Amino acid sequence: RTPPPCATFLRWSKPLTDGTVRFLRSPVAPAIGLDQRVSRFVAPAAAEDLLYNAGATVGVLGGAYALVRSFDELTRRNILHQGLSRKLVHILSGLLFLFSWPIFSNSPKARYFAAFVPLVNCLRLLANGLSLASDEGLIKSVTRDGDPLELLRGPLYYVLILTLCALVFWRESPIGVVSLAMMSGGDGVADIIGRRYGSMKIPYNQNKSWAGSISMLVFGFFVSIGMLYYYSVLGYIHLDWTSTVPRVALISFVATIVESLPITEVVDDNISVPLVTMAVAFFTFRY
Ligand SMILES: C/C(=C\COP(=O)(O)O)CCC[C@H](C)CCC[C@H](C)CCCC(C)C
Ligand SMILES: Nc1ccn([C@@H]2O[C@H](COP(=O)(O)OP(=O)(O)O)[C@@H](O)[C@H]2O)c(=O)n1
Repeated sequence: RTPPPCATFLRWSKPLTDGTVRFLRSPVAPAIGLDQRVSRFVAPAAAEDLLYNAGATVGVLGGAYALVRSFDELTRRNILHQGLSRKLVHILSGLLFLFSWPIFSNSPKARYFAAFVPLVNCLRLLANGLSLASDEGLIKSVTRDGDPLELLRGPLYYVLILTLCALVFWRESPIGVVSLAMMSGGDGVADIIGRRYGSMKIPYNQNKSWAGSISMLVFGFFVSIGMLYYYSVLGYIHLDWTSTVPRVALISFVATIVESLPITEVVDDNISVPLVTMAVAFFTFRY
């Protein structure tokens, strides 16, 4: 009645990939001694992986909801100005989402569970932006002046980019990591610093300032390096730092230039900054 040793190992090893599960259920497995008793344990391992990732999704969804509610409360109590609150949500949402990716399992399907979080928030933004729902906390903490329609622009593009990076790049590529670091960390800080200290405007764009752009460049660079180091230490990304640092510097510089351009009326920063970062990162990292 005791499972064969390999089944025990299989049951408790890292969640099995679909390929492993298919192989163990194929006619080949019994032929090499992996008898049907193993399949009884293989199924739970796959089911465990599903349950594990579903739990991680619920946890990150809860974190997203708590983040927005917390800043809504801080705004309601006049502890934070609405504009600053929104920008802090902008900065923290993307960085904490990036930070949460290693929570999910090593299964090839894990990225879909992670992408489900920004997707749910995309639906939340659509429902509230189209006035099909009315989450005052969400509207107050994510818009500039409480207009629900604003949810359908910057915030919606933002969560769509989060979804795209999770699905397309995930943990194994520096492209998604740097793109989200520049969109959330870099662009978010540019607004905060620029509004407060941006008296010296950029010659070709009177709505943007040297202080805002320089802060985006510096903060975006260091957040990108920090996030790449986080993923490198966890073993997801292997980088040669002597070439990575100048590459990230170039990517940050180009993203900052694009963010400073007077094109906000044509394309939102939450689209232009990450897409340009993805393109430059693709060519510089040759992924
Ligand atoms: C305020 C936001 C964007 C506005 O951009 P801009 O117009 O100022 O340029 C961000 C909107 C965030 C969204 C409502 C919530 C996203 C949560 C995220 C998908 C998951 C976070 C998980 C983590 C564990 C908190
Ligand atoms: N490079 C930058 C970016 C923003 N800012 C300041 O931040 C405000 C909002 O910037 P933005 O239009 O990029 O705001 P979002 O679209 O990121 O919400 C600008 O009107 C400027 O006052 C800046 O001074 N320099």
